[in-house]
Amino acid sequence: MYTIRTLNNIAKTGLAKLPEQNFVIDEKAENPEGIILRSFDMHKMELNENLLAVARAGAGTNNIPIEKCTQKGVPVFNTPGANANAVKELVLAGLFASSRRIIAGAAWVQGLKDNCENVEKAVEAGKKEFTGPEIAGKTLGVIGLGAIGVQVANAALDLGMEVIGYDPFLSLESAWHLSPNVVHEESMEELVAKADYITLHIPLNDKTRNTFDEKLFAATKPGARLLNFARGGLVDNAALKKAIADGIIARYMTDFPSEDLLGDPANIIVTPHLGASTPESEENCAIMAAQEIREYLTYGNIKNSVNFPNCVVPYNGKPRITVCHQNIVNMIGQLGAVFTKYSVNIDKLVNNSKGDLAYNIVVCDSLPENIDDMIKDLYAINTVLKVRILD
Ligand SMILES: NC(=O)c1ccc[n+]([C@@H]2O[C@H](COP(=O)([O-])OP(=O)(O)OC[C@H]3O[C@@H](n4cnc5c(N)ncnc54)[C@H](O)[C@@H]3O)[C@@H](O)[C@H]2O)c1
Ligand SMILES: O=C(O)CC[C@@H](O)C(=O)O
Repeated sequence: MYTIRTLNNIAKTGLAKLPEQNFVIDEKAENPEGIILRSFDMHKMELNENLLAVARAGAGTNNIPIEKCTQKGVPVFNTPGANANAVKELVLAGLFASSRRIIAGAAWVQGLKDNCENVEKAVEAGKKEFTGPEIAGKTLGVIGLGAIGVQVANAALDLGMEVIGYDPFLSLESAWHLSPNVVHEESMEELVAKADYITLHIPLNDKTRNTFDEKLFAATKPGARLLNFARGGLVDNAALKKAIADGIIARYMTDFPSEDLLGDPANIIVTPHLGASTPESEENCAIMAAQEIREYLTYGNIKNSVNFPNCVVPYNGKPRITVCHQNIVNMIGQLGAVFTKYSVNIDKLVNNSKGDLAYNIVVCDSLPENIDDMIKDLYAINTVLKVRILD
């Protein structure tokens, strides 16, 4: 039996993928084997002793202490692409809302209630304050062409925009889906110098924090509109405010409110982290996250982990031993010696690596009676981080 702790609201259709005979869902569990979460900040949490896996029902994993998890041999999963359509649709809404002053105009109209004699007349007189340009024919710069960026880029072409993109790590998957009409830029500076609208779709990490700083704003085409539905930390808010004051940024729209962004609705539009808040996306993410954690806890299979290599061996009824270790030479030799010592015949062995980490699924004909001693011997190899027996 595995206990799964949920740290946020996770769609029930997803949790239903964890069958009751093997899983207990408990949002208050103190020592769970698995954690499923959305945006909950795990950085301040101790990783509990029994923890085996963390699944993020969503894309961004900056709220999870990945390095700490890796050191403890705990894979962190996410759900690539599962909420991409939801975010794309909100970004398209953002393109229009940052251009045509829909939000400010609608709020102004509400303010006319009991406040003027003739609403129709007041509207016709006042609407000139809320004009805004069309997006057709304008240039959209997409920074980060992953699951979301690709969808945004392709949709913007369909809306009659010119689209330029920047992603030095473009994946094969993205290349397959990206329209050939998206023009590739060599640098962020070149992109921001040409774009009327800029949209950010990159992860937040140590390399991308404050991507939009004073220097990048200085290179930006005056009057540009900046959309940030990725993460607040990608933009230096002090530099942003200066760029707005200098006329470089005509409007900033973000899904990541912070105190310093409030109080200037004419220039800064803030939504309450709504990118993935659709029933469809919440279900997609929850289903994918639950399936990933179920596969790992039950069979040791890994798909869509941000810190572990993919490693999937279809279940064939035989017991398996999984070993996670540092990715250094002669590990297979050392592990093999332990298997030989306990006369364990290997039916199938898959060893995959990712960066500094390697992971093995060893399917065995049978397990030895003194399996506890074997586990001790495996842990005696000082580069082994985690051993699991799945019988
Ligand atoms: N507002 C929301 O609710 C919401 C929802 C989903 C995702 N997000 C955010 O959006 C981000 C992107 O999501 P995704 O699903 O497209 O992820 P993804 O992993 O599919 O795509 C990210 C892309 O960014 C690229 N990239 C990384 N560093 C870069 C850099 N320095 N310059 C240019 N490109 C770079 C990668 O190569 C990759 O193609 C997530 O990390 C998350 O923070 C927000
Ligand atoms: O879970 C959410 O509501 C937001 C998810 C989003 O920020 C993500 O990175 O996928």
